[in-house]
Amino acid sequence: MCGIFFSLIPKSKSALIARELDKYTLVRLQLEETLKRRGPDCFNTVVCDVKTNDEGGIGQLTFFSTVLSMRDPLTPQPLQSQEGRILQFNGELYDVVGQLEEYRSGLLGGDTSVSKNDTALLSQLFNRFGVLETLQSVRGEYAFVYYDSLSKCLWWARDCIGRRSLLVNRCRKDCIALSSLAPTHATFRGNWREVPAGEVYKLDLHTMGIEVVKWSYEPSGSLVLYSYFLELTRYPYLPICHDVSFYQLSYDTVVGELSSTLLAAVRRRVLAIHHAPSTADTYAILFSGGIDCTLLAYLTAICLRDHTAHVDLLNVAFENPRIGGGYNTPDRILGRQSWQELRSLPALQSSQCDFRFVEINVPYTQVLEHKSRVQDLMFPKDSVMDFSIALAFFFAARGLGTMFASPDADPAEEYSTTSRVLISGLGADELFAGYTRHGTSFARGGYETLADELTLDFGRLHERNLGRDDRVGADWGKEFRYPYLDEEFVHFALQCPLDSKMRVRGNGIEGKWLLRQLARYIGLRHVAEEKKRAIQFGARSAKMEVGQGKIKGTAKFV
Ligand SMILES: Nc1ncnc2c1ncn2[C@@H]1O[C@H](COP(=O)(O)OP(=O)(O)OP(=O)(O)O)[C@@H](O)[C@H]1O
Ligand SMILES: NC(=O)CC[C@H](N)C(=O)O
Repeated sequence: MCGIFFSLIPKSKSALIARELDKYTLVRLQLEETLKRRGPDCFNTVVCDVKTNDEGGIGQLTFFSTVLSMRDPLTPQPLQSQEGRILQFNGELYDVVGQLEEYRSGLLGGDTSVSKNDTALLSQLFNRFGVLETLQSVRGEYAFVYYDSLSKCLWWARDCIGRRSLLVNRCRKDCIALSSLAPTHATFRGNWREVPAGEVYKLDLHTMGIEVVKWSYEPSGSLVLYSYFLELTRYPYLPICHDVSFYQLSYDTVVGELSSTLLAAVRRRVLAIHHAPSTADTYAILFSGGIDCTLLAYLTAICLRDHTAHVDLLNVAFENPRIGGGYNTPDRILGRQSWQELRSLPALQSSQCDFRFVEINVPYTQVLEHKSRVQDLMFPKDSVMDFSIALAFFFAARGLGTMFASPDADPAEEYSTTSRVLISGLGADELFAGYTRHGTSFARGGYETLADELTLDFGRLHERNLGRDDRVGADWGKEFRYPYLDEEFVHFALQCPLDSKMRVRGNGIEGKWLLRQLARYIGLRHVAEEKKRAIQFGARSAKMEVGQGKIKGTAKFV
């Protein structure tokens, strides 16, 4: 994951402003070290002055970036164009339907080697087509800050789903700061908040006024995938479909479509990794053994079928003094079982890649040791529940544990995964009705109520999960990638009718019906039936102190 810090402060002789300047400098210096952990491959600072109004006001712009290089060639940031435009980019663009390649050859007259790197390509697209038009047509997970020196405008945003973190601090009209993380010191934290996804921001440095462009749905209900002339920013998917069932298609056809759309989303994420030679053969899945991540593990192996590669299944478990029971947590048991089931699939027997199970055991002493670090990273999220989840992702992303190449092989202790990309199954529950409360809404008000609940859940992923998880995971120089949140997959999933998500089965209600059908079809029979707990309960990172059992998840964590 790359790291971004930007600040704009007025240059002035006033003592008050000088103090403000000192404050921003302190914040930046403090953040620099943490941001370097996100992007260990290179870092740089660019500082420039800019006229901010007609009365001769001058502002100082500071751009500090760190890079975790994932795409060839390593492209240092901040990236400056010849005209002085500056881009800070944390993320990945994926070449859906070959469109980036088309851009590349069109822009560069066929010289495809020049901007194979997505940061470089994005910079050229912004410079050439402008920000909104470019965002409309690219696909991927990102947060960026872009300074257009010609129009004297600063742009920033997270992708429309919000898969990368970006925070903003605007304490005065003439000062603004943006960063992937908030400062650690409590005195500097007050005004930092997450930039909402679904909005693109533009600051005119002449007036210091901010314009917000919102992503919206096509009014006609038809999807415009690529258009050169759109001024508004349209979501690359349609709102949730309220139909209850498919009228035209058989469910076999739809399971086939699910499989191919998800495989394409996995392939984009798995194959878009530029490995250093020593890490050429290792991929990693955040693996609870639940259906969502097990399907992704299977599809990853399908993508890598002809590669000699290892797929590390990272399974985190906590020693929880409140509960006891060591590391034999529900996810550990389920993880081992699902690993065995994956290994026995006939479709993977001839595959050249193998699954390795990595047990990440976290003693309580380590929780205490890293507690304040996790608290700092997850800020501005600050609840008990946020902490239990952030803790689990923090240690899972570290990727340090005991590795089993096969169930009866001797384990390798102190194993550390070399994969910088961690594939996560987040998003499947929000798209396919996987939470218990989805069953409750369905039981209360039927499919209409369920549709409303799913819309709400999907729309708040950016503020509930994604920013926080990016901040804690990236601290180990890793990046999470989310196949279920691929735009094309989201489009498919939101258009699936509601009975492909939730159904009455026997005396109960079952969510994620279509995903379960796919698991059955693949031969993952046990996985298809599993009811998985949320990570903090499956890994037992929730409420670890004796006597904490009754504390509410929404309470502020101290
Ligand atoms: N114990 C764990 N160890 C490692 N990764 C985990 C663990 N639990 C969850 N994850 C990862 O986080 C993702 C989201 O977790 P969540 O708690 O929402 O579970 P879920 O949606 O039921 O997913 P799944 O069915 O894959 O378990 C999972 O898909 C998986 O990639
Ligand atoms: N980690 C990142 O955000 C990487 C930025 C960009 N995709 C690169 O590889 O250069």
